[in-house]
Amino acid sequence: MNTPVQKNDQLTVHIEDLTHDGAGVAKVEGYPLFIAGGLPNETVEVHVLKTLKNYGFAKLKSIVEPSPFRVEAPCPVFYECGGCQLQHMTYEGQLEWKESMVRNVMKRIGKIDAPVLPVKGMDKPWEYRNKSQIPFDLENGEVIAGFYQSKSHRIADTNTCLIQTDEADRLLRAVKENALKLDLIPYNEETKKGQLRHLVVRKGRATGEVMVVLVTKHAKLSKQEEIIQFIREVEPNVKSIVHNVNNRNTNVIFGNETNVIWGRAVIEDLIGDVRFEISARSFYQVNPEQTEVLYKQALDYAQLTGDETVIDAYCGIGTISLFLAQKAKQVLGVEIVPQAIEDAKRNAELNGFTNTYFEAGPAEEVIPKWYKEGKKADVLVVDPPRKGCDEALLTTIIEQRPKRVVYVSCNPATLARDLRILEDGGYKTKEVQPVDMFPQSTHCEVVTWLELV
Ligand SMILES: C[S@@+](CC[C@H](N)C(=O)[O-])C[C@H]1O[C@@H](n2cnc3c(N)ncnc32)[C@H](O)[C@@H]1O
Repeated sequence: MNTPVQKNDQLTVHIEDLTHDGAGVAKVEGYPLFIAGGLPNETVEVHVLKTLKNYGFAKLKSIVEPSPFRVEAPCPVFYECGGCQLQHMTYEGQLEWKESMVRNVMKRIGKIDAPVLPVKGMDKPWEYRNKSQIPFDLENGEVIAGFYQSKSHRIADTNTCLIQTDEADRLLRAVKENALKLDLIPYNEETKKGQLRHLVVRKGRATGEVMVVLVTKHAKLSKQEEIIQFIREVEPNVKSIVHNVNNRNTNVIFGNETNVIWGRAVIEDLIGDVRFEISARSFYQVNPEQTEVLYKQALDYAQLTGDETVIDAYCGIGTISLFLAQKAKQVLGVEIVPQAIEDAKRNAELNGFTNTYFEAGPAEEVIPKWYKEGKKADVLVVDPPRKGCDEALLTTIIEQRPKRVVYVSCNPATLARDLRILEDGGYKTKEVQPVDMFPQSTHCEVVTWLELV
């Protein structure tokens, strides 16, 4: 193959950027080399491992000139575990990289010239996750637990995770030490033998309430009463213990059978002044502190006076909808998962909102139907999954012309693509605000404000 570098070459290169997996990217005569562990603005010596037609991979041998943002990763399993990608960079460096990544994507993919503001980060970018899903396994007869290694289902065994809560860490250690005594033999994905698949810990940040979910292969927990007693002793703030049964050969964590074995079926949390009930299976943003920052920004961009009808497309359990309902005349939420819509209705009721309406179905079908029924939005908020908005929904927005669109996105690339379509259809992007929902990782959430021209 005619590439500028060959397998086993030893080179000194300058790293320019990071991939979405957190690997450094250096270019040799325009040919990208991906270097795990390398940071932008570093000069490094590498050993070329593999070359493909358009890019190659190299191993970091030594750092000649380190990045000013390089630090020792504080987590002992950082280089094994696939959970975090950026712990070897200061938080300031992470925020700077995320801002430039969003700016580049906006320019390159969307040809969007709106200002990209500095990323809104956290004061303390650790212990922020309110949900831990911990897989278990047996290795040489020993119980191991932690998180999966990058692109694999091998567990990086650990006793602590620096982005999870203390409660999750304590339960991880206690269940690991006592799993065999409690007849919770870890399940092995290859042999399909064993019982305990995952320990899931959720915490309401504002209320301190904890939920523990045990996901097992078999429906019977032979020592159920002992397990309940044990969990309550380890975690006094536990309000709900749930047993989920998953006997399928699958990567999906939860199975279909969910039983509350002690306490309540839900825990509660607050985002701003809005109260939410969270059940074992509900989707809920994992960084509640930054969720508030994100939603406040979305609310600011919506510029509501109290007279507006707002549509919240891809509304999940209605978290953004209820935030908006505090300032709007009416909010209509649409979401494809019927269970989430049930949660949204219950949460609206719990907070005493009478100006909300929720409907289950694909946003791209329900919103055109609403327009035909005379339900038109003054302001439209969208918060789609990573793949971005359905094209039919973008066409509907362009045809129906709400005066303002607020686009919340967890994928800057699909966001930039969709902004281009909306700009070509008569909108102007006014401002782009990244919010760091996932410190120590390469992910970045973005809120965008568009006005009809
Ligand atoms: C990024 S989440 C946003 C959830 C919510 N806005 C929040 O902040 O909690 C995207 C949501 O879109 C939903 N979804 C996916 N495809 C959809 C579609 N075609 N129509 C409506 N909702 C959809 C997913 O089920 C998920 O709840």
